[in-house]
Amino acid sequence: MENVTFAFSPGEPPVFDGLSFRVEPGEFVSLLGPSGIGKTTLFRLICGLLKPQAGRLTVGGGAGGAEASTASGRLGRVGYMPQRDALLPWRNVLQNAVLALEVRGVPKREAESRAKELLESFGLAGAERKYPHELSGGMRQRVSFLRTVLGGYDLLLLDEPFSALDAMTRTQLQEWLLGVWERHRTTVLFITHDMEEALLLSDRVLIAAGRPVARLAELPVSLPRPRSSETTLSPEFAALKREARRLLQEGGALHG
Ligand SMILES: Nc1ncnc2c1ncn2[C@@H]1O[C@H](COP(=O)(O)OP(=O)(O)OP(=O)(O)O)[C@@H](O)[C@H]1O
Repeated sequence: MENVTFAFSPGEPPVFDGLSFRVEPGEFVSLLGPSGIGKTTLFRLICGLLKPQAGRLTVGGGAGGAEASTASGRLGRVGYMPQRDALLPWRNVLQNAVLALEVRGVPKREAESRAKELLESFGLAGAERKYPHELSGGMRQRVSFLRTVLGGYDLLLLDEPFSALDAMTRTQLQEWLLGVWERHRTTVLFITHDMEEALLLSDRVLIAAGRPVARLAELPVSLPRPRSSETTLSPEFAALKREARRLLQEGGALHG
């Protein structure tokens, strides 16, 4: 993203003012910021659902791929997993999981066989014929994530995927996501306002503060992988939390 400026309407103060940042292929980057700072707006810009008044957004261009800088070019390369799972209630787990492949014209049999290969590692073995209303919140989010992963996108945008879950399910899913991501190493941009979640999952945390957002403070997370919820108990983790708090405070996002 290069020098992106965006306001919802011409008379309003911008949400972003000349904002630039980059996510490398295979990186897990979190965007941390207080409510209302513009995290979801940023995702909508990346997907091409909103257009910036100035600047450039590009996806791809890494090894072997041409870059997509137009909104329609980006749309096919970016998988977006929203806060709420958006599963279709009349489709079972398998049918929901293959949706992105189906839209792309992948034959049903092939799409379903690709989904079935991943059901077990997504903790959904035996649930493929169940309907969304028969699933727990955590399972629904796993189906939604499976659908996003199966789309085969260059970049996954995960918008607070665990925010609607209770604390225990959330911890379980964070550990599970760490495991899945460490196997697949897909490029992820993850939105959260939970500092611990950002630090636990990411290679780098970008911190948004101030209005308009003109720059993102950057916090590299050099904790070794594989990580687990135990990682959050280490002194290194505590030091990173202090640093993240300091950066949020500096930007005026925290008081005191
Ligand atoms: N369609 C819209 N028209 C005008 N203003 C909007 C619109 N959507 C969002 N905003 C405003 O833009 C700002 C950023 O909103 P956004 O939803 O991106 O924040 P966020 O950081 O994702 O918040 P949260 O963490 O609460 O989801 C907010 O001040 C919001 O009120």
